[in-house]
Amino acid sequence: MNTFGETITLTIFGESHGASIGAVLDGLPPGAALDWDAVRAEMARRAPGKNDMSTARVEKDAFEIQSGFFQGHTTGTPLCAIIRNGDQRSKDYDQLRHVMRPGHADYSGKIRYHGFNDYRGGGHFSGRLTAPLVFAGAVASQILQGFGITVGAHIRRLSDVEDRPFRETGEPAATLAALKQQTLPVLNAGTAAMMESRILKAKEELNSLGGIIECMALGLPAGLGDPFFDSVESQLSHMLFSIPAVKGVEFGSGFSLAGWKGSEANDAFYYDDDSSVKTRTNHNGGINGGITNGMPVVFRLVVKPTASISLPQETIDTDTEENCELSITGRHDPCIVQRAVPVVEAATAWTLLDILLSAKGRQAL
Ligand SMILES: Cc1cc2nc3c(=O)[nH]c(=O)nc-3n(C[C@H](O)[C@H](O)[C@H](O)COP(=O)(O)O)c2cc1C
Ligand SMILES: C=C(O[C@@H]1CC(C(=O)O)=C[C@@H](OP(=O)(O)O)[C@H]1O)C(=O)O
Repeated sequence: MNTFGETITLTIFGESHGASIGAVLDGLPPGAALDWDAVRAEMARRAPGKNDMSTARVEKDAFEIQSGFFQGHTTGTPLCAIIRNGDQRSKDYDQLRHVMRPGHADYSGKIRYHGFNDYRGGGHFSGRLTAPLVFAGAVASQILQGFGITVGAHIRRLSDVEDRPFRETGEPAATLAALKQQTLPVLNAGTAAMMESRILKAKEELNSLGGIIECMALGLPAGLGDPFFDSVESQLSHMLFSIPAVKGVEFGSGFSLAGWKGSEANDAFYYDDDSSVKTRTNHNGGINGGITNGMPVVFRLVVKPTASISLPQETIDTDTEENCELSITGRHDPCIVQRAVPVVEAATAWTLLDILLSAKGRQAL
């Protein structure tokens, strides 16, 4: 459904071509002094229409606080923000009421909501619904910073162009901050231009591209997570698979562990100079038994190529119940990956704050 979380809950509402979209954040600690300019900066990283690699729909993604913030601090009651939609072009979707886009949620959504779903702009399934998610994540990350926890992500792969993995970086905290300044956040600066040219070429060919985002959370204490069912991997995956276009998640060395031996996959423990417990490698992504072990939490996720492409595709017309061909006109992201980076960070920050605050509420006597 549309509410996520345990100690803090996030409710997301709206449709891409409706009046507004927004979020209700409940259970936040009272007294948090939020920096709204920092939240605006995060929203701007995700906003559509900023360059040739993005959809041509232009939205400011300006948020209006409705409740839950008073005299410079959170009140602890629901913090509600709305984001008005401004650049809808619903005529692009006239045909898509009955001609189903392959790869999008037109058909499955029509069945699930018995034909009453708002199909304009993908309605509630639109990537636009990730704007309120970024709002929530930006709030959460400010609270996490107070606990010394930071989250950052980069494009690990875009189509066939690969960036360096996080495990090769020396100064992770500085690296995470620097990534947030980049349109195509990468660790190896040389790869950004190649990625850009791949996206622009795919766009010219009326096609789209996908890729892999790698995300890291630093500063998490050991001991967070609630097995059996609320392991840290489970909670993060639940949230990450809610992001439209995400089709796979792996933690640590993930699927490549299949080909390794135990001696290669185990992360050897040691006491560091300051007596803190560390592991020599981090193939388990900072999580053992569903519980954080104090190492960085690291995972990757795959973002599929954008469904709405202009090349002719085979599909169905649900009005005539006949097979037909569809060439989509309209404004679409030729690649979602770079726009999804701040979304992944936000989704991670929100989930980790919930996990952290839940643990605090369960401390032993
Ligand atoms: C930031 C963002 C932007 C997106 N932009 C588009 C787009 O322009 N066109 C499109 O067809 N899908 C876009 N999507 C993906 C669709 O919303 C998604 O593929 C669709 O809802 C079906 O869900 P699924 O891919 O998870 O199965 C975007 C997703 C995100 C996160
Ligand atoms: C508006 C955004 O992206 C939209 C995501 C999207 C989709 O199907 O997910 C389809 C397009 O919608 P429209 O046809 O209304 O332009 C994108 O522009 C956004 O991300 O804010």
